[in-house]
Amino acid sequence: MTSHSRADDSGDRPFRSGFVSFVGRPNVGKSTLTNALVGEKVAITSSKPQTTRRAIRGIVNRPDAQLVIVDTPGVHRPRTLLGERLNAVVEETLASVDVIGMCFPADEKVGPGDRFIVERIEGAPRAKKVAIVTKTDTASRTAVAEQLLAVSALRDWDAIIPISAAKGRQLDDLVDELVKLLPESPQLYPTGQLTDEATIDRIAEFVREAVLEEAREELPHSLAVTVDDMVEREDKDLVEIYANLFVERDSQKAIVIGRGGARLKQIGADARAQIEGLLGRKVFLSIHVKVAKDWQSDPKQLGRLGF
Ligand SMILES: Nc1nc2c(ncn2[C@@H]2O[C@H](COP(=O)(O)OP(=O)(O)OP(=O)(O)O)[C@@H](O)[C@H]2O)c(=O)[nH]1
Repeated sequence: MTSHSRADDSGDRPFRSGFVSFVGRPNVGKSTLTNALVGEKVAITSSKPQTTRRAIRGIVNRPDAQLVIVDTPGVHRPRTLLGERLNAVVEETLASVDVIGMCFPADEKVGPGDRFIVERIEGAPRAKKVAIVTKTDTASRTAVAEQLLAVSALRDWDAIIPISAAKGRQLDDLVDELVKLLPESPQLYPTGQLTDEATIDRIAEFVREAVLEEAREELPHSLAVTVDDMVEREDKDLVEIYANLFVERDSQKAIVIGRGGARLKQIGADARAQIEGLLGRKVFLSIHVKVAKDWQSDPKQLGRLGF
């Protein structure tokens, strides 16, 4: 009856499922791409590099395929213990995925940072490797064509695709190419499940993102957020959320709180709006600012903060 070895458009294509991870230098658009494909905000984005700290999954469901996206932190040379742990996360992720999509922004020349990452992905021989030229809306057609050439000279890719996540260009083509490279397999997660990352982790990331939005210049990376409690109010349709925001120094605590608490109030309002969108209900959000000295280099504190 139906042949599962055929890969044409006759309607009896085999179902394919698998994992894909997007890698690339910081700021190349990995999180924005993940969000555009999944259609819901699952990874935080920021114009500052290296804000993505956790492997986050989003799921693209199609009639013929399920693509599970594992978003990795930027691959970089470690300077702190946190940096080393992030690189270990990247290595583990790459060894386990079916496809690696390496992103190159159309508006920046291929450089040593890219070659460093290409070497790293060669260390994951099982994964198929696709080059994605991102942000094509920021460059001329000629510049995009030149970038495609430069990228193709780096190695023998399984596919090379130009996209713009911001403008939604060629995203279907990208998914088509990725799906072709997945193994034949029934779906891995129930349909309708967009992400398996704990809701709590997502809430913590919304808070972190809101802090970065408000105090980007003053506190680049020395922040961590934990959500310690979520309480359903019985008398109203309301969820109470209690979060802790950790900074490294007293001066940073003062910056986050702001004059008369004004900044923290704004951070709370921004984060609450995002969380209400996620949960689809009213939220009371309490953010407690605490100082945890040098947490980025202290194994105990890193463990406590979930790294
Ligand atoms: N014009 C344009 N800008 C984009 C596009 N994709 C991403 N950006 C912008 O590029 C910046 C970085 O995007 P991210 O998605 O956070 O990049 P990332 O690779 O996940 O960054 P890290 O988390 O630091 O590794 C943000 O300011 C985005 O708005 C695109 O298709 N077009």
